[in-house]
Amino acid sequence: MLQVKQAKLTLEDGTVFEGKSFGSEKPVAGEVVFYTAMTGYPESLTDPSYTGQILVSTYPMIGNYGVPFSETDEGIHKFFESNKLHISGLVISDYSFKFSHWNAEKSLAAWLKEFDIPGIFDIDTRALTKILREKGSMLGKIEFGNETIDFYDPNKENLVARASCSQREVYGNGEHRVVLIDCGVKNNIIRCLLKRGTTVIRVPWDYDFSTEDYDGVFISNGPGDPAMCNETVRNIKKIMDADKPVMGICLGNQLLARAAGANTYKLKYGHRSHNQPVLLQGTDKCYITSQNHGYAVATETLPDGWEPMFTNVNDNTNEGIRHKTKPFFSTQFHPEASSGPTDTEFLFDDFIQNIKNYKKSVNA
Ligand SMILES: NC(=O)CC[C@H](N)C(=O)O
Repeated sequence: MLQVKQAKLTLEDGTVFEGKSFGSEKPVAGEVVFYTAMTGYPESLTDPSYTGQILVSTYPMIGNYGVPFSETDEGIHKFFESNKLHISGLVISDYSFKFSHWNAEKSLAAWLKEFDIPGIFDIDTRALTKILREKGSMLGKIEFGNETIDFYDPNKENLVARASCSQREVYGNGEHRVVLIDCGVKNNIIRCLLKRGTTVIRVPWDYDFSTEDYDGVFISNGPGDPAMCNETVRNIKKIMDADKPVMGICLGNQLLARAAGANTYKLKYGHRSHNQPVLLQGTDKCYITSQNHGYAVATETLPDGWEPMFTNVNDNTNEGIRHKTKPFFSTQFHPEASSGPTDTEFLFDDFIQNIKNYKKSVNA
């Protein structure tokens, strides 16, 4: 019989869940959030936007398809969204000690241990999620034995500075030069840009890119409160007088909105799943999207010249914005998905088309 150590999850409101450990036995504290996707834990765990968060999976069986081997293409991991695990801890119901998949190299437990991340299973994740839905995301901690630690609020820190790259790096050799502001970018954004004939100039979150030679700007996803990224907002503002195309995703949507002069706010428990319906403004087209965010743009604060582009059909929150005359747009959801539905990947084509139009206009 396999021996597993006891572990416990304590929420800020005093609720305690007793479970069993399957990862590292390091106590951690962070913000407890839940996600309802049925697949995609290798992608989610490596998504830098989860920095500082203890992730609860509502899908009960986790670990059954293991963890992919590490293979790169053009310097980018093929199966992961970044080079490491970003979550602070993982909370699940059933852990599959047996795993099987064509590209599985190791178990989820071994992977968590490798990156010193705790995992706790045998938790009633339905009961836990109900608490988080009713009271909102809250702080929590995972502890082992008698050792105790304090609660910690990651949203009071600039997590983007932790998740961003430390220096400028160039990928690909395509005809369209795109500055990618890396606030904790997911690899599939880079993959989606590279397969559309771009040279991607990836720069740190606070890098002044106004002197770069570029045709368009891409603002990535990233962790934490968008109000913490004033340097990025300042740099985006600087280039908004020009007509070079801009696209943003998730944190990128929030930062573009803040650069435009709008506000952002914290949602009660956020959207983290693969089945979020969004309506394209001015149409009756609804797309099913992949999402991972805890903050949103306050639509009513969008200044003149801007309009909402997408709206969440479940709760009417903002899911994207666009400028009425300039080629600037962004989405709160993830058109690059990975994992999740790829229905909105066409938005990358729209961005490239905006770049082509811009180039034609300056060469005319
Ligand atoms: N995936 C993201 O870019 C998340 C953006 C932001 N950190 C939020 O939670 O809302």
